[in-house]
Amino acid sequence: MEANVATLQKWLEKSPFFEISDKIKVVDSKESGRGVRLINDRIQKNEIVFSIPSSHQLNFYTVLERIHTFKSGHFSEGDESNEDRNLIADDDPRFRAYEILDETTLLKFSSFQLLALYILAEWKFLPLWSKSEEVTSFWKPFFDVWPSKEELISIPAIWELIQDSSYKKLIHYLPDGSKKQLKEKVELVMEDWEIISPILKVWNKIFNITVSLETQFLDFIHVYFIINSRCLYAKISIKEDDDSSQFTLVPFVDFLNHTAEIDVHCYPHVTKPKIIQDKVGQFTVRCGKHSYKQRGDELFFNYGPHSNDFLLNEYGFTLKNNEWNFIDISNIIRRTVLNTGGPKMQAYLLGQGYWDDYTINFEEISYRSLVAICLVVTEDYDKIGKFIKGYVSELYFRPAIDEFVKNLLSSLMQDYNENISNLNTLRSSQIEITSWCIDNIMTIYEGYIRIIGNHMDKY
Ligand SMILES: C[S@@+](CC[C@H](N)C(=O)[O-])C[C@H]1O[C@@H](n2cnc3c(N)ncnc32)[C@H](O)[C@@H]1O
Repeated sequence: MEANVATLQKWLEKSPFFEISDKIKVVDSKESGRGVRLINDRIQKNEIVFSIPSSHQLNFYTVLERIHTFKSGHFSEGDESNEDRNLIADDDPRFRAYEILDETTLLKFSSFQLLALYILAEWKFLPLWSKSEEVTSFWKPFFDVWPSKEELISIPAIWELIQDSSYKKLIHYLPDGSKKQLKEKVELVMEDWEIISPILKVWNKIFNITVSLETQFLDFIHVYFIINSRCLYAKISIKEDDDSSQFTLVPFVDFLNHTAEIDVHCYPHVTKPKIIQDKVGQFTVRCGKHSYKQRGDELFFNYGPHSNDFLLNEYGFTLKNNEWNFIDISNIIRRTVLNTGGPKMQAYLLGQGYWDDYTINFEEISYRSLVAICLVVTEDYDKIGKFIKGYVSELYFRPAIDEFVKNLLSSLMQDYNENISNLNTLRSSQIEITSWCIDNIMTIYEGYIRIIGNHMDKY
C-alpha cells in the first residue's frame, strides 16, 4: 500500500495545481484502514492539508469528459487530465465500448450510475477487453489505493446482496433501525444495477467476454460501495435536480477517517472561477480549530452527524462513543397503537402527521413518540389534540404514562442485553465471520443501552 500511495502522489504531482502537506503520511491501521497522520512539526488552523485539481477527481463532469474523448477521438488541448493522450493506441477497446453510449443515455444517468459504469469499465473490464497489458486507465493510481472486496465485508447491504454470503445470518441480529437502512440501500443498489447491467451485456457481446453477469455483479457491488463510502459533497450543476448526484471522489482526501466531533477537525473548501460550468473545482482540505501537534496524531473529517446504525450501513464501521446515536422504536410503537386503538387510532395519528418515525436519543424521547404513547395510554383524543397544538404539556400526561414508559424502557434494555449475549455466543462459535463485523453490531446495542440507561433514571 505504501508503494501505491507513493505512485498516487507522483500521478497527482504531474498537475501544477496539486498540493500536499509534507507534515503528514498515509498510515494503515487494523481498526480503520488507511488514515492520515502527522509525522513532523504541527498543523495549525486553516493550514492546507491537501489541494486536488478538478482533473484528478472522479465525478459526473470528469467522467463525461473522458468518455467524450474516446467517442470523438479528440483530446482537449492543454488540459492536464489528458496528458496521457499520446499513450492511447488507435485500437484501444474503449473507443468501441464508449461508442455505444449515446449523449441522451449518458445525461440521463445519475452520478452513481455513470461513475459505477465508468469505474467498472476502466478498472475491472479494461484488462479483459484489452489484449495488451500496456492499455491502462488514467485513474489506475487512484483505483490501486481503494479497499478490497474483503475490506468492505462489514457493510450489511453486501451481506444481503451476495447470494451465498456466510454473513447473511448476521442480518437477523441487526436492530430495527439498521434493518430499515439495509433494505433502502439494497433497493437503491438494485435500481442502479437494473440501469447499467444491460450495457454490460452489450459490452460482453462486443468483447466476447465469458465472465457471467453474476460475477460482474460482485464487481459492481465492490465499486458501488467504494463510491458510497468515499464520495464527498460537491455541486454538480448539470444534475441539480438530483441531490444524490452532488458528489465527487477526491484522491488523498478520501483517506481521512471520520470523527463524531463537528466543526473541529479538517474541513473542505471548493474553489472555481465563476465562468467555469463543467467542473467541480479545486478541492482543498484545511486544518480546523483542532491543531495537530503530536507525532502520530490522526487527522480527521466529520462525515456528518451520523448514528452508528447509519455509519454501519453506509461505511461499515461504528464508534464506541457516538453522541449522534438514536434508537428507532417505530416498530414497537406502531404495533402498540394498532393493538390498542386499531385502525381508528392509526388513522388519527396519520391525519395529524404523527404516524411512524418514533425515536429516542440520549437527551429525549422524541415528541412524536410521546404523542403516540400518550394516546395509547389515555385514549383521550381531545387532550392529545391539545398536546399536539401545544396547549397541554407533556407534564400533564406524566403520571399516566410513567408506568408504560418504565415498562417499555426495561423491555428494550432486556432485549438489547439478550442480543449482546447472543452475539457473544455467535462470536465464539463462528469461524467464517470475522469478529469485527459482530463487534460492530454489539457496539450499536451498547450505544442503545447507554441511551436507555439515561432515560431509566428519569422514569
Ligand atoms: C473515506 S474512507 C477513509 C479511508 C479508509 N480508512 C481507507 O482505508 O481507505 C471511509 C472508510 O474508512 C473507514 N473509517 C472511516 N472512519 C473510521 C473510523 N472512525 N473508525 C473505523 N473505520 C473508519 C470505513 O471503512 C469507511 O468506510
